[in-house]
Amino acid sequence: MTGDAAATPLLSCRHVGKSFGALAAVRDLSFDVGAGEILGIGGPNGAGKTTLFEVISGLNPATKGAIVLDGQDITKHAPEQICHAGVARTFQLNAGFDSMTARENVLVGAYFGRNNRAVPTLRAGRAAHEAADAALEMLGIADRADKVTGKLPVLDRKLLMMASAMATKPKLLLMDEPVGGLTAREVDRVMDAVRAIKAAGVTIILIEHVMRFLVRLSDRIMIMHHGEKIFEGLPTKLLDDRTVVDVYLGQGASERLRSFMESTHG
Ligand SMILES: Nc1ncnc2c1ncn2[C@@H]1O[C@H](COP(=O)(O)OP(=O)(O)OP(=O)(O)O)[C@@H](O)[C@H]1O
Repeated sequence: MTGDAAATPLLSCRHVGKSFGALAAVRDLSFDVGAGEILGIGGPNGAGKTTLFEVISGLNPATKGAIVLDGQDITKHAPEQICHAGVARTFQLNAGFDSMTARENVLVGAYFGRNNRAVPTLRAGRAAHEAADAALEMLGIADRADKVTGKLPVLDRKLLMMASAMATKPKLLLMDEPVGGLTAREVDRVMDAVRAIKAAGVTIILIEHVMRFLVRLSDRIMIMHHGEKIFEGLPTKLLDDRTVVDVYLGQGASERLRSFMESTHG
């Protein structure tokens, strides 16, 4: 899907705000994400992007507004309820259990990500094992499944985080700076992974500073600044927006991005 969010959006945020004491990290933010869409979010450091993910995923609930997923108001739900409702997330820094194998990490997502579980009876059944194996396969790391997570290279750890999220079988995947610190070739590898996730029918919101990644993958882009939306629209319109160029991209980055867009969009 390109252009506007679908008539009935998968995710709808209305007047969402999040304050930490006197600091309004997210202010009166409204936007929709259509099923199957990739919404890219950019903006300067401290703009409130990660806080928005904290709020949607319930780790740090909104102080204002409403968040509706597939018709269900999840604004005040606990993180595990939101995960069970179909929202999964990856983090800026590697999250995972270092001493466990890659497969065991993904199995945690498959086991706990769908339903409430009683920890004392922890025993992953066949469905969880199948979901874990399918996620490892989808992210192209099945051959590293028995490696200890803490010893995996940075790219594999990022793919593993994505596999753990996918093992929860989400409707919506939130990805926070998935290519930070990667080489250009590794960025291409993650792009392929994101395309595979989209092709599987998962809706995606991704935060990223690497503009090539953001512009290539996103159906629509939202730029935040001081907790507010300063742009929402097609990637090709980004450079026409004076405020975006002035407060976020700067002249040099804009020119580089323009020549990159001209070479990829005709
Ligand atoms: N738990 C918290 N307590 C207090 N202030 C916080 C908390 N989390 C974030 N903030 C503040 O909220 C603002 C937005 O931070 P946030 O991490 O959401 O920005 P960001 O756009 O994700 O930045 P970056 O691109 O650097 O990751 C910042 O001023 C930050 O210091």
